[in-house]
Amino acid sequence: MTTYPDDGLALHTDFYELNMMWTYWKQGIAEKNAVFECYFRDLPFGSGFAVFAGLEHVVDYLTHLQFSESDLAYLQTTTTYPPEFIQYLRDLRFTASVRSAVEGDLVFNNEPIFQVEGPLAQCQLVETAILNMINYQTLVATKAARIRAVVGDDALMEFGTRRAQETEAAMWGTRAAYIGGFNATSNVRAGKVFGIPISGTHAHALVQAYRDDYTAFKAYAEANRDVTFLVDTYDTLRSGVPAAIRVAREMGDKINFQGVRIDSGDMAYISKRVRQQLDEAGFPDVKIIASNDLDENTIQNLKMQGAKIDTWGVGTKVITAYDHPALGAVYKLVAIEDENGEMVDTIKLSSNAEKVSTPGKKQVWRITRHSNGKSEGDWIALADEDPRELDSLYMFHPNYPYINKTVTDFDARPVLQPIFDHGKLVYQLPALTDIREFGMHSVDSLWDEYTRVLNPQDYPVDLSQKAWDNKMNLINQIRAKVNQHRA
Ligand SMILES: Nc1ncnc2c1ncn2[C@@H]1O[C@H](COP(=O)(O)OP(=O)(O)OP(=O)(O)O)[C@@H](O)[C@H]1O
Ligand SMILES: O=P(O)(O)OC[C@H]1O[C@H](OP(=O)(O)OP(=O)(O)O)[C@H](O)[C@@H]1O
Ligand SMILES: O=C(O)c1cccnc1
Repeated sequence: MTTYPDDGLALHTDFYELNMMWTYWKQGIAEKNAVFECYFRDLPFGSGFAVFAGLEHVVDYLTHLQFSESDLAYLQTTTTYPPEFIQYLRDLRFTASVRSAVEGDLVFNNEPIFQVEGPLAQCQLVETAILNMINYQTLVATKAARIRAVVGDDALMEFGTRRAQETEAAMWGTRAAYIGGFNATSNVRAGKVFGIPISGTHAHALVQAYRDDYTAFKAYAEANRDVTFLVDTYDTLRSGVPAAIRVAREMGDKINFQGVRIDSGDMAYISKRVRQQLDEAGFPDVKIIASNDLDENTIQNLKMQGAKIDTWGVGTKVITAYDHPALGAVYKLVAIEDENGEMVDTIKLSSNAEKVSTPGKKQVWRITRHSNGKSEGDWIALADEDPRELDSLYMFHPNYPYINKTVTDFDARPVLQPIFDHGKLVYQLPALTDIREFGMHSVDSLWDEYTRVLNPQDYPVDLSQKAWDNKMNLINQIRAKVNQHRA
């Protein structure tokens, strides 16, 4: 690997984006106004909702977007771009506008969650990095929220760094897990950089180094005040827990005996026996921590079995989004300035109705019932529509219009918020604790049938009549054009 002192993220893009930029520039349409929207088609993990994350990294990327001299030198030697285009790239700064869901907010399939409007070439360049950041972080925040949903108020520790897809993923994944509802991380750098609380026990290596539980725990207790002992290295019930109790008694007030961790075996059975041993020894407040390939499914099952576990350590399955490793969010052109300087809507057709894009610049409105604050659904409308001006709202499923309802007693809140206005950051990034709080509170606005972990109901994501008519008109226009060509 060659390191460059001026390395940045401008080249963190797919080559085809640069080739399209070059084409737009050569043909004189690079500066035409365009609108791109990002959405995903399916909710991950069989979940009823997703938790949006990734915006802070995107904001940092767009704020610092600039081709460095080493980037340009690389392009000069590897491509056929002429010096004039290289100079255009040298001068390029992000001047587009962005509207986005905010981190921690709930987002659903087939609705815009991020929108970029501005010079066509710029909008094209940033596609890859934006999808990269939002896809991964939203996925991990969603997995974390599912785990939070099954643990209730129990403490949740994120242990995933060693299994993450490399260093950056460990960092941003840890942050996303915190947004989704984890309480702390074992990643010390994430603690430093993001201000996430850090926490940790010890590994089997410590016990192996001393070759027996008692000696290891004693050494650990002499060096640390707050202690949690890992009790399963040799035999949890016959050696680990008795050694922990012995050391705790010997050390008395010199330590704060916080917990024991179990990392293998039948955790329902073992945790109950460990609880009994600790209680009988006079340590009813000492917590039992469990780890070992846990996720919402194993945890829910352990709870059903009456496992006596107070704190959950989760690594691999949250940080790698193990059972659904890609969110699949896409970034599509929905409108572009034509030859006359007018904005025209664009569409991508498909034989699969769900894959036909919805043309036009849009806003997503979260509709809640005024009387109880509970969600009625999301209403995707064209950008110039405002449901707050309406007394009643007709909501219908875009692919199955016979599924419909009219709501009257409602509040409407725009999901897409202004982030950049012509390149200027107009959004104050919230503190991470506020994002987390907002996210956990957002889930409360959903009815239980949408939040349950197994087979939730489909949350309504509806189109306004105007957006629907616009889509149908464009489909008909394109069909007519295609038929004309064939004739
Ligand atoms: N009572 C239980 N019910 C359901 N799943 C459990 C229960 N106890 C443990 N598990 C889960 O079963 C999986 C396998 O557990 P197991 O103890 O075999 O792990 P292991 O890593 O093979 O253990 P060891 O470290 O002893 O080799 C883990 O994901 C663990 O979280
Ligand atoms: O199972 P996860 O959800 O991924 O949680 C992280 C795992 O990492 C550690 O194991 P590891 O075997 O790496 O090290 P150890 O020696 O501390 O057990 C820890 O004991 C957990 O089992
Ligand atoms: O602190 C822990 O117990 C821990 C940290 C990382 C991975 N597994 C466990």
